[in-house]
Amino acid sequence: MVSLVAEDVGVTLGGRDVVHGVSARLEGGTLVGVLGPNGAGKSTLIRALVGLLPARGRVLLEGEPVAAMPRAQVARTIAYLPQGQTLHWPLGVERLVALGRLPHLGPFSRIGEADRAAVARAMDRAEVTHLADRTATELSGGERARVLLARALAVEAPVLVADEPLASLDPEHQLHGMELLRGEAAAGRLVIAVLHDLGLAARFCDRLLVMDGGRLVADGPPGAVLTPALLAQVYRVEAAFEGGAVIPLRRLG
Ligand SMILES: Nc1ncnc2c1ncn2[C@@H]1O[C@H](COP(=O)(O)OP(=O)(O)OP(=O)(O)O)[C@@H](O)[C@H]1O
Repeated sequence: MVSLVAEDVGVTLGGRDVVHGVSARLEGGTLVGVLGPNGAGKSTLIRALVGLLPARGRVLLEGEPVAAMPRAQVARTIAYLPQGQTLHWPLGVERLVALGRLPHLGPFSRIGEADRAAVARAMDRAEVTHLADRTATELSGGERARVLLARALAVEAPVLVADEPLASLDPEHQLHGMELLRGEAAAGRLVIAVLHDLGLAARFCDRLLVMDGGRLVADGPPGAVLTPALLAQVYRVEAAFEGGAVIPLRRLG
């Protein structure tokens, strides 16, 4: 099983320490939710984990420092879906999803049968096959989010890191998105998703990492992590816990 290990990871941006001393060992076959309030350092942490930001400490992918790996090798091993990506080029949807195959192509090689099959599988799983002939810049926010998820799935990497993959999805597609991420983990992949929906995180994730003020303040299974005390401390909310759902009720001053 693939492994991604953070050892005392810290990140400084614009002269500010925005992630401090994060250590965690993450393994394939797991859906890991990264939670925390706005500005807690979630995106910064996962960008450091995928080797896109210089970080203190070490990040080991399959036991090797990610910072020293050739970028193409990292791109084949970790599919990364950034937060709220904007699209500038009027690419067709199918071509956009096919960009997910780039890490597998040599400098002069063209997309082949196996790549086309991976693109079709990804579009099917993300339920965007019907959008194949549309122009990506003309999609709705939710449609675009699903197409970008399909692009990440098309990489067929052992690690999938998605920053707020549910943002702008309707309730049905949020559930579908979580089922899809669960399915990826069930197939042996390591899936790391930044999430704001506590209820979906509680229901679908195997493990939750909670960031607050740049620190990892909780790490464990949802039932152990999402307690009234943690929600009060980290999110400053009082919540109801009903049948596996977590419903924020009121702000705590
Ligand atoms: N380039 C930068 N220079 C300086 N500070 C930055 C930079 N990028 C992010 N930050 C700060 O780092 C902190 C963490 O940001 P980050 O985007 O990781 O938070 P987040 O937990 O993902 O938040 P959100 O839920 O709002 O997406 C924030 O205070 C942010 O303002």
